[in-house]
Amino acid sequence: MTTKALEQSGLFDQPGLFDVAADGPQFEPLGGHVHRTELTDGAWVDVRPGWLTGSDELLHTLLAVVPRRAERRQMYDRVVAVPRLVSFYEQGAALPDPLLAAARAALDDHYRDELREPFTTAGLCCYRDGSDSVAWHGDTIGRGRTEDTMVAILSLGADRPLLLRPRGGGPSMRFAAGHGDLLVMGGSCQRTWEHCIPKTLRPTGTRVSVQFRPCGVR
Ligand SMILES: O=C(O)CCC(=O)C(=O)O
Ligand SMILES: [Fe+2]
Repeated sequence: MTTKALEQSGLFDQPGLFDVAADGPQFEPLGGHVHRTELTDGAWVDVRPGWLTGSDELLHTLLAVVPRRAERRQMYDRVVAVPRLVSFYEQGAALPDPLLAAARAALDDHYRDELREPFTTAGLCCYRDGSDSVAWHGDTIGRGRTEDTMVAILSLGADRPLLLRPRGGGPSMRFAAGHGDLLVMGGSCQRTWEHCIPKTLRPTGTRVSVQFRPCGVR
């Protein structure tokens, strides 16, 4: 979609976003700036607010260049329609913006010793407004079903909370996923906890989530 078409579609309509840095987009350091929350059963969540600054342009690029399709996804024993738009970049596929390669390199650098393998794939999800969402799930289509792993998420655009709850029930925890923020789910999180992006009735602009995962995790 061209920028003009985006403006006309309303997807470009992001009041409140003004993170256009004079010296261009920049990843702020991770070391010493990532806050870890230990969950139960060896699961954890890392949060680095404001990881990418000057990220308006990346949001617009992704909205413009990423081919998008409506998602159908295996949820437990059923394949269901998920109200959001997605695209997926397999290992080795060219990413739609060099900043995503830079993000992945920074994540590899920071998590190398703990993860012991690189982040290889990138998933993009576009939540057009508050009625787009993803229901409670773990990323258990691949190795996350049986192994500890990591899923790193760079959020762009509208603030939407990511909720986490223990698999099998329990109170949920709310994590902010705002423009330029990094959130990483790690350890056993995909198989012992579930996460979701709930719908909201609040007027909400478009959010794009970029998820980096190791090979075979989905
Ligand atoms: O939108 C997000 O940040 C979460 C996406 C997600 O959980 C998934 O695609 O598996
Ligand atoms: Fe997920």
